[in-house]
This record gives sequence, C-alpha cells and structure tokens, in this order.
Amino acid sequence: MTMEVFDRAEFARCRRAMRGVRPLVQCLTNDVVQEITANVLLAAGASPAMVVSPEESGDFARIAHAVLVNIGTPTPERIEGMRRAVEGAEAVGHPWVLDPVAAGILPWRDGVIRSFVERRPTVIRGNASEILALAGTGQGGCGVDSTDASDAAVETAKRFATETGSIIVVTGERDFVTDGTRTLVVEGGHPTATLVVGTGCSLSALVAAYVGAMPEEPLHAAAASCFAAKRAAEAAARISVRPGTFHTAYIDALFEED
Ligand SMILES: Nc1ncnc2c1ncn2[C@@H]1O[C@H](COP(=O)(O)OP(=O)(O)OP(=O)(O)O)[C@@H](O)[C@H]1O
Ligand SMILES: Cc1ncsc1CCO
Ligand SMILES: [Mg+2]
Repeated sequence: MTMEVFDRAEFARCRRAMRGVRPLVQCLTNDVVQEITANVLLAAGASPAMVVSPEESGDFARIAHAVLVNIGTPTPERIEGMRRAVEGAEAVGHPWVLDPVAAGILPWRDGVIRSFVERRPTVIRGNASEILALAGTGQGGCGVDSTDASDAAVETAKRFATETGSIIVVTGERDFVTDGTRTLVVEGGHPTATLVVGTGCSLSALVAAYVGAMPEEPLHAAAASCFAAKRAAEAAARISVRPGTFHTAYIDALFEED
C-alpha cells in the first residue's frame, strides 16, 4: 500500500490559493448542517450560498466555483434541485462534490446516490461505512454515523476511485484521499469532531471550496481541506473537548490557521 503523507508546506500553498480566490460554493445540503456548513466556509475564507430550488439551482451552478450535493435529508424536490445544479456545473466544467450521507441502509436513498455517482462527481467524500457501502463491500453504518474504521476502507476506496473516475475521500481517525493511483493520507485531528454534527458534511463543503479554487489539482485540493479540518480539530481540542465549546473553537481555528 503506497501512501503519501500530505504535508504542511503543500497545505500552505493550497490554503493561499483558496483564500486568494474566495470561492463561491453552492451548497445543496441537509437540514441539520446548514449553519455549520456556512460558518465553516466563511471562517476558512470561502463564500457559501444555499441556492437549492429547482427553479434557480441550475443557473446558480453556472456562476459558482463549485457545487456541494449532500444527500442527508432528501426529498424529491431537493433531489431535482441537486440534479439541475449538477447539470449547471457540468455545462460550464465546474467541479462538484457528492456527500453520500447514510449510504447503504435505505433503498430509495441508495438509488438517488447511485444516480449521482453515475454522473461522475469530481470528489465523493464520506465516512468509512458510507464509502464501503457505496463500493459494494459494506452494509452501511449506524444511521449517519460510521461503524467502520477509515483504515479498513482504503483499499476499497482506491478501487472505487478507479471504477468511478471520482476522487474518493474517506474520513475517520485518518483521512485518505485517492484517485485510485495516488493516495494521500492526513493524520491527527480529534475524536470530539465526531460529537459535533456536521463536521463531515461541512468538510465536504470545504472540499468543494478547495477544488473550486484549484480545479486543476483536485487531489491536492481535497487533501488540503482534510488537513485544514484535522489541524482545526487539534486546535479546538486544546481549548475544550466538550462538544459545544469545541464547535465554537473549531470554527475559530479554521479562521485563524495559515
Ligand atoms: N476517530 C477520529 N479521530 C480523529 N478525527 C476523526 C475521527 N473520526 C472522524 N474524525 C474527523 O471528523 C471529521 C468528520 O469525519 P466523519 O468521518 O465523522 O464524517 P461524517 O460521519 O460524515 O460526519 P457528519 O455526518 O456528522 O457530518 C473529519 O475531519 C475526520 O477526520
Ligand atoms: C443527523 C443527520 N441526519 C440526517 S443528515 C444528518 C447530519 C449528519 O450527517
Ligand atoms: Mg456524513
């Protein structure tokens, strides 16, 4: 298993590029994480916009740097808004990110997720249970939470990246970013991140921000967003490992890091 540790110098370069662009990120995400998603993007130096209705999502995707499609709380109308946004992004060649929340446990949702995977997202970011289920080697997690370790999903993620043509990001104790050929690993962070809802969902939005700002280097862009989240979690844990205070400190740390 050949893996490269994504280092701080690379992060600093990507970070400067992302902040320089201040990417406009169209977020079609779930009901639970709207606020943390917008705040993570703002703190990190991107510009969130939750333009979701089918009447306008396609037009907005043509002007956004990148689009996030998060399947957390799906309804038929939302899915239609997401489809049109993806069409808009594709029409102008802009990247888009899929977060397959709770893949593997609900047939209708799985069909929706599959239809988006077939459209070849630039990046698919999920926890280990979601990636294993999507790739056909797992049963899914406990609702939206993972019951698998990210290390156990690396080989499956590589194969799935090759099969789909998407970059796969599998998060957990260690984050892995793979295009099937190269695999970058991002270590560290803090387990309290799993006790704040939306750290994964907002990380997917941050992936969209980085990939939108540097679309020619999506592998490094995706790894940079994982690095940002891991370092921010460590900084937040130095302030508090109680979830409420950690949440606030996490946003502050994303704002302060360079
Ligand atoms: N055991 C762990 N130790 C350290 N960091 C972790 C651990 N598990 C997850 N993380 C970090 O938590 C963040 C969220 O990843 P996770 O895999 O929990 O996403 P998720 O399940 O999709 O989250 P959510 O659905 O709540 O948004 C990532 O930055 C990841 O690196
Ligand atoms: C808790 C929850 N339920 C549906 S989406 C979501 C946010 C975490 O993925
Ligand atoms: Mg998730």
